[in-house]
Amino acid sequence: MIIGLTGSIASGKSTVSNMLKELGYPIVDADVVARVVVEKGTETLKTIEEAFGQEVIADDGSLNRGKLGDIIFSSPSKRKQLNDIIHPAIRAEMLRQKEELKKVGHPTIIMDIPLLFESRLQSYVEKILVVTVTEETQLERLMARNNFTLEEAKSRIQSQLPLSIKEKEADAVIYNNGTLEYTEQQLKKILSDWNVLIV
Ligand SMILES: CC(C)(COP(=O)(O)OP(=O)(O)OC[C@H]1O[C@@H](n2cnc3c(N)ncnc32)[C@H](O)[C@@H]1O)[C@@H](O)C(=O)NCCC(=O)NCCS
Ligand SMILES: Nc1ncnc2c1ncn2[C@@H]1O[C@H](COP(=O)(O)OP(=O)(O)OP(=O)(O)O)[C@@H](O)[C@H]1O
Repeated sequence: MIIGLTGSIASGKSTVSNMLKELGYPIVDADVVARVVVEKGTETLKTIEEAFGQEVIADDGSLNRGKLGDIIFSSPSKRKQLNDIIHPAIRAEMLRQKEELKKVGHPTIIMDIPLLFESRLQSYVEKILVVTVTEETQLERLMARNNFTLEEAKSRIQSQLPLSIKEKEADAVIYNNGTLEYTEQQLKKILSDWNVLIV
C-alpha cells in the first residue's frame, strides 16, 4: 500500500514520519528530495539562479534557502515560478525512489508530501493520511520552531490550503494537538485499521 502522509507547515508531519520510520516503514520524503534536486552544481539550481538572481546563491555556491523562502512566501507569483521549476524534478525523483522501494519488496511505502493537495498528487497514493492541529497551535509551533515573527509564520501558513479542507479529503486524520503518545496511538490504530501495522 502506498500511503500519502501530508498536513500543513508545522502540523506535525515530520513527527509522524519519524514515528513511522521507527516502526520500520520506508519513507520517501519530499522535503529531503527538494533539497537534493537543488544541490550545488545541479541544472535545477542554475535555473533558479537565472530566475531569481545571484542573491539566492550563498558564497559557497549552494542555495540560500532563507533568502529564497523570504521571496517566495511573500509573493504568490514568485512561488508559482519556483514551483514550476522545482516540482517536476521533485516528482521524478520521488517516483524513482518509490519504484526502487517497491522493487526490493516493501509492501507498504510512505510518501511524505507536504503539498500533496496543493500539487494535486492524490492519484500518486492509495490512502491519504493528514496530520492536523488547530490554527492556534500551528502558529505557535511554527513561530517557536523557526524563530519566525507572527507575520513570517502567517505568510507561510497562508501559502498552503487550509488544514480544514485537507481533513475533509483525507482517508484518515491524526489530531496532533495533544501528547506525542496520543499521536502515536492514533497512528497505530489507523495502520491497524488499514491492515498494514508492522508488529
Ligand atoms: C523555499 C525554500 C528554499 C525554503 O527552504 P526552508 O529550508 O526554509 O524550508 P523547507 O524546505 O524545510 O520547507 C518547510 C515547509 O515549507 C512549506 N513549503 C515549502 N515550499 C513550499 C511551496 N512552494 N509552497 C507552499 N509551501 C511550501 C512546506 O510545508 C515545507 O514542509 C524551500 O522550501 C523550497 O525549495 N521550496 C520549494 C520546493 C517545495 O515545494 N517543497 C515542498 C515539498 S514538495
Ligand atoms: N504533539 C506534539 N506536542 C508538542 N510539540 C509537537 C508535537 N508535534 C510536533 N511538535 C513540534 O511542533 C513543531 C512542528 O512539527 P513538525 O516539524 O513535525 O511539523 P511538520 O508538519 O513536519 O512541519 P514542516 O512542514 O514545516 O516540515 C516541531 O518543533 C515539533 O517538535
